[in-house]
Amino acid sequence: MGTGLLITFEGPDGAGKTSVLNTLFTDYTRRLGSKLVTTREPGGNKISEAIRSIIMDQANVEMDARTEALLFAAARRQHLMQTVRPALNDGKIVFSDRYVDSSIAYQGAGRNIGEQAVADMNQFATEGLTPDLTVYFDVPSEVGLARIHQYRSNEINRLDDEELSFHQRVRQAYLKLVAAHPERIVVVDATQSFDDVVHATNAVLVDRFPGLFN
Ligand SMILES: Nc1ncnc2c1ncn2[C@@H]1O[C@H](COP(=O)(O)OP(=O)(O)OP(=O)(O)O)[C@@H](O)[C@H]1O
Ligand SMILES: Cc1cn([C@H]2C[C@H](O)[C@@H](COP(=O)(O)O)O2)c(=O)[nH]c1=O
Repeated sequence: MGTGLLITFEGPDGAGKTSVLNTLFTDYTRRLGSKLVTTREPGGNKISEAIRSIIMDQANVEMDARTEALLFAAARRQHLMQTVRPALNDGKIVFSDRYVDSSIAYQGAGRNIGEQAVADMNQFATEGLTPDLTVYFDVPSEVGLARIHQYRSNEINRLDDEELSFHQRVRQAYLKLVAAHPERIVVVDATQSFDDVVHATNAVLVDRFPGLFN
């Protein structure tokens, strides 16, 4: 049984994580084949995707902030047990579009529940499984939201819909996480052109894991 690698991708809405991840996944799969797995939170399997639908549903305006945090943690737990851990135990490299840092930023700071309280709850959900590397795509909230409204207006979810100050608290919380975990989190300037962001992300991965992605 091998020990794989967990690499997470984080950032405010519209930072470009998913697009960059898809591009790199296609590229790296040519070299790594099925050793590389890509997944997302909340989601990645049937139960977690079902929880995702409840969380994202724009009709669920009455959802309490702690309920939301618990649902994200429940989806994460199922994702970890059914998707991430088995892959890591198989020695795979798992790219996850979001993980615990998202809950700390969005629920802890965005919803004002408290970053430490959310971190503690996720310690229970994950039993402390920490990514080997986190790539954080940094973009001012206004830029990320403008991209979503310009290019993805048919896919706006309940969280995208929040007011600007919510998204600004999210970004500030991410920047605090970067400062607190410089050994784990590497920042990519996501205001650059798409190709430059892909290039910069590739450089981070090649630098951190020599010989694996190049
Ligand atoms: N560097 C970039 N410059 C301009 N547009 C970009 C850039 N990166 C991504 N986009 C566009 O912005 C939109 C949002 O990108 P994407 O869905 O990848 O972001 P995301 O970080 O995954 O957002 P979310 O977390 O809200 O799903 C897409 O339409 C994408 O094509
Ligand atoms: C994991 C996680 C996610 N969120 C938020 C962040 C986004 O607004 C959505 C997910 O949408 P995406 O298009 O898949 O990025 O959910 C959150 O608030 N808390 C979390 O733990």
